[in-house]
Amino acid sequence: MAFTIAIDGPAASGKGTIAKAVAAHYGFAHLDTGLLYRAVGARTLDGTDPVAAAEALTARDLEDEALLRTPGVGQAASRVAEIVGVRSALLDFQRAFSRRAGGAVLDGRDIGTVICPDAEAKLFVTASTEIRADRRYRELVSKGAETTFEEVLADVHERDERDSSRSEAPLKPAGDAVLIDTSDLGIEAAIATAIDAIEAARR
Ligand SMILES: Nc1ncnc2c1ncn2[C@@H]1O[C@H](COP(=O)(O)OP(=O)(O)OP(=O)(O)O)[C@@H](O)[C@H]1O
Ligand SMILES: Nc1ccn([C@@H]2O[C@H](COP(=O)(O)O)[C@@H](O)[C@H]2O)c(=O)n1
Repeated sequence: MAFTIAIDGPAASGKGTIAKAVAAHYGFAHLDTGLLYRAVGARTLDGTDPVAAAEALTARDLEDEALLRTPGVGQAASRVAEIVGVRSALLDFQRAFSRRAGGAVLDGRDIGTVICPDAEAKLFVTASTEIRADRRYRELVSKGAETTFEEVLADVHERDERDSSRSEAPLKPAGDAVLIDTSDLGIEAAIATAIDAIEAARR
């Protein structure tokens, strides 16, 4: 039977880490929906029209994760994500994924509110802006990026502002989502808290 877990939250809150672990725990498929917007954003960097890029998106566009995870592409993703035509071009794929018979975990910004409003379990993962920026800064430096904490903080802050204030599918918790603040939780504790919340929803 299909069981859908929707995980939303701001940039670098740890939702992807939790989503991956939860999917492995239950043997469900996982979709990082941010990667779709990043792939569209990356394609627009050469001047390609965002809606045309979203309509033509294929699995190959998702392959170069090193490029897609850069802050520049993250900003481009957040800009194309404001466009209604981009969001509607990506909607059917995400909904079809969420209905996989074996169960599915999707993480993003509008999964619990727009993509899967009937998801069996909904989580909204957050942490303070400084902690999120610090985690992302350490991640980028560990991959060899040359950046500063201040740059990463500004990037996270700008994306959060744009994602929360757009008129179409803004970042916000679904009314029935369980809020998980990971500011004072390590990765294992955050995953265990998420699984406890999902178990409660399964009962
Ligand atoms: N609870 C935690 N404690 C410490 N570090 C964490 C925690 N959760 C995630 N991290 C680390 O923080 C960074 C961001 O986590 P992750 O990629 O899961 O966030 P995200 O919300 O999916 O980000 P994005 O929206 O940008 O895709 C990663 O380096 C991850 O290993
Ligand atoms: N469901 C979603 C997922 C993502 N976005 C936009 O994409 C940007 C990048 O997402 P990450 O999860 O990889 O950080 C993000 O800043 C959003 O603008 C979205 O709108 N909806």
